Amino acid sequence: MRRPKSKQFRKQQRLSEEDDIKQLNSWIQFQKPDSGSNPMSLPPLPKNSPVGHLGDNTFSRYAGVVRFEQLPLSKKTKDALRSSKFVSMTDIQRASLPHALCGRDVLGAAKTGSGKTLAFIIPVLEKLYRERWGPEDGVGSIIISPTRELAGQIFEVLNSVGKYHGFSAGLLIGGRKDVDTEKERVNELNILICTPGRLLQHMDETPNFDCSQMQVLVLDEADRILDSGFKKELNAIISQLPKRRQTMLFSATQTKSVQDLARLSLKDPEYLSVHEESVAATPTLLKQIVMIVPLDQKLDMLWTFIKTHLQFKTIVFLSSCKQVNYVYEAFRKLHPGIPLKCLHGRMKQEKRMAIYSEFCENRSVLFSTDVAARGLDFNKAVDWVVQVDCPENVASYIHRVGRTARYKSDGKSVLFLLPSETQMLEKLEAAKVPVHLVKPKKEKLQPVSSLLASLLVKYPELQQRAQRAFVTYLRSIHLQKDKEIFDILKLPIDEYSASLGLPMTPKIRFINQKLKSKAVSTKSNLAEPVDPNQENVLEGSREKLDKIVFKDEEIENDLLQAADTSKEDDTKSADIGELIPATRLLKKKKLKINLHRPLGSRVVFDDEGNTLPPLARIAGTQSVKDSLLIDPEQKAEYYKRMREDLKKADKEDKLVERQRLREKRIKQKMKRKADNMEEEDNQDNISGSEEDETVNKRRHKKSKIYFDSDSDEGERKEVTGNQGITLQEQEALALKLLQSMQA
Ligand SMILES: Nc1ncnc2c1ncn2[C@@H]1O[C@H](COP(=O)(O)OP(=O)(O)OP(=O)(O)O)[C@@H](O)[C@H]1O
Repeated sequence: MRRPKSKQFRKQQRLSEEDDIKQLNSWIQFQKPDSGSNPMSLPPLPKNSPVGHLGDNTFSRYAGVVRFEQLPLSKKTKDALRSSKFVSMTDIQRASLPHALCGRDVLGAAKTGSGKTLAFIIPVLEKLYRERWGPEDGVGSIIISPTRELAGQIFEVLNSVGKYHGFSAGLLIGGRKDVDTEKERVNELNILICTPGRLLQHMDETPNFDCSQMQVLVLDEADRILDSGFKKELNAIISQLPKRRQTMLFSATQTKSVQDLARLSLKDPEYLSVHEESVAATPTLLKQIVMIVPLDQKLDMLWTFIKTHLQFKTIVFLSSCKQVNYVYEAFRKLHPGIPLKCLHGRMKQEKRMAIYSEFCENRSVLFSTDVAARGLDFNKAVDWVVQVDCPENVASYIHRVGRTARYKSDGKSVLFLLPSETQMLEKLEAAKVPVHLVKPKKEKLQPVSSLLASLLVKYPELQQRAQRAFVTYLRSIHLQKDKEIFDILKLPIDEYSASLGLPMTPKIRFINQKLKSKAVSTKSNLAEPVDPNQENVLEGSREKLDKIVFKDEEIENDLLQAADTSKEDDTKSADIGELIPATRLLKKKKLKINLHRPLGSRVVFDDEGNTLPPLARIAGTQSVKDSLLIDPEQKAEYYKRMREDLKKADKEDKLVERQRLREKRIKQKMKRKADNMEEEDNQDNISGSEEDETVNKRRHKKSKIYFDSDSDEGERKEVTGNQGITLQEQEALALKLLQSMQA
C-alpha cells in the first residue's frame, strides 16, 4: 500500500512547483516570439545547445525549435509527452505552440492528421498549471468539438498528455444518460471537453454552473462550429463566457470570415496556416481518385470495391443516416467477406462509441455519415476512404479524405461523382486538391442491384429502409446549397430506385413540385431561342476538365475498374440538358435495356405511354403523400405472387442450366474421342512399335466406356470402339443420346 505523502513532502513539492512556474513565466516572457511572426521561419537550435535558464536572467530561444523538450513546458507535461513517444513537433505544433504558450489568441490551420490536437491541449494544460489551478477553482478551460466521437478522442489525448497533472476533466456530450451526475460534478471540473449542445444544456439547466473564471477556450474544427448549424448554440455559449480569456481555433479548413471571428471577440489573433504554401491542401501521402459513376451504378461500384478490397480497412461515406442504414443492412445480408459496421448520428451513444472503438481495432468496412468526417484518428490506420455521395463542398471533401493518410502514414481515397456533378472537379482543382480521374472498367463490375431486389422480396422490412434511403438521398440533393453541382432534375430517378432493389419508384412531393415549377418556367422560356454559343462554353469547360485528368496506372490497377463506358455520353447529356429548356416530363424517352434492372421490375405503361414500375398496376389512383401509395394487402399479395414466380423461374433456370451443362459435357467427350481416333489412325500410319501398341490399347479401352456421371441412375453407356465409325456418325450418336436423355 502506498503511504500518504507527508506534509513536509507536499510543502516541498509546492515550493519547487512555485519555483518551476516562476522560471517558466520568465522564460516565456523573455523569449516571446514577435507578434505576427511564424516561428517556423526561424532556424532550429544548434544540436546539444543548452535549453531553459542559461544564467544571468537569460533563457534559450523557444520559437523555431523542433523538439518538445526545447519548449518552456512543465516537467509533468514533458514527462507525459515523452512517455507517449511524442518527441519532435509537427509543423503546426512548431508554428503555434510558441504563440499559444504566451497566451495569445491563435487561429491554426493545417492539413488533416498533422497534430492539431496537441497544439491546443498542451497550452491548455500549461496555462492552468502556471495559474496553479486547483479543484476549488472550477472550470478553467472549455474545449468544444462538433461531434461526440471527436470530443471523446480529445478527452483521451488530454488524459494521456495530462496524466501527471492533477486536473479534473469531464467529457460532456449529448446522448449520455448520466446528465444528473454530470450536473452535480460539473462545477468541480477544471477542463470541459464538450459538444456545443451539451455545454449549453449545462449552462441552461445546471444550478450555479459557473465558468466566469474560465481561462482558455478552444474550438476544434472551428469552421464547422462557427457555421450556421451551430450558430445559435455558439452565440449563446459565448455570451456566457468571460471576455478576458485566451481563445484558440483549429481546423484543416480554417475560417477567415471577419464576421465569424468578431463573434468570438479575438484579440490580435495569430493566424498560422502552415500548409498555405504547400502544393496540395491534402496530405502528401494521400492518393486521391475520382470516378464518374452514374447514380444507378453507385451501389454496384461500391459492392465491387468492397469485394475487391477485402484486406483493407475502409470508411464509406454516404449522405444520410437512412442510406447508411440501408446499404449496411443490405450488404451485410449479402456477406461480402469482411466485417461491416455503421455509424451515424441517430444511433444510441453507447453503440456509437462501441462501434468507433471496434473500428479502431479491427479491419472492417465502416459505413458512415459525415459524423465521422472530421477529426477522428482511428488507431490502426484507415487504408481507404470511399465517398459514395459527393460531399457538400470542398472543405467537407478534405475532412472526409483526411481520415486516411494521417501523420506519416499513407492512404487512398476514391470519390464517385455523378455525370452531373463534374463541376466538383474544378472546385477541387481550384482548392489545390490533386485528384486523378480514373475511368472505370465495365468488365470488372460486380452488379448488386438484382441481388438487392431479391433481398427486398425476401426481407420486406428491408424495403422500408430502401425507400427511406431513396427519399433521403434525393432530399439531401434537393437541400444542397451548391446548385452548380447538385441538381435533382438531372438525376435518373427511376433507375436509381431500381438500383436500390426497389420494385417501384417511390413518389416524392418535393420533386413533383420542382418538376411542376420547372414545367411552368419552361413554358415561358420556350419562346426564347437557345444560345448556340452555350455549347462552346460547355465544350470549354470540358476541355478544362480534361486538363486535370490523367491516369495513374498504379492506382487504377489497385482499384476496382468497373462501370460505365458510356460515361462521356452521360456527361454530355447532363451538360446539354442545361441547354434544352425541358423538364424530365418533356424529355424524349430513349429505348434502353437496363441489364441491371432487378428481378420483378418489369416495365408497365400507363394510358399515356409513360413507363410505370410494376407495382403501379395495383396502386391507387388517388394522390397520397409520399411513397406508399398501395393498399398493403394488395402489395402483400403482389409480393406473394412475385415470390412464387421467382421460385418457379428459379427452378426452370436450374433445369435449363443442367441441361446445357450435360450437352456441353457430352460434346466435349465426343470431341475428345474423335481426336483420339484421329490420333490413333495417324499412329497406325507412322509407327507400329510395341510401346505404342500398349498406349493404343489403353486408349481403346478408355474410349470404350462412357460413364455419364450426370445421369440420375449413374447410367453406363457403351460406345463401340473406334473401328469403322466416322465423326459424323459419332455426332449423330451424341444427338441421339441427348434426345434419349431429354425424353
Ligand atoms: N509530434 C507528434 N509526433 C508523433 N505523432 C504525432 C505528433 N503530433 C500528433 N501526432 C499523431 O498524429 C496523429 C494525428 O494527430 P491529430 O489527430 O491531432 O491530427 P489533426 O491535425 O487534429 O487532424 P484533423 O484535422 O483530422 O482533426 C495522431 O495519431 C497523433 O497521435
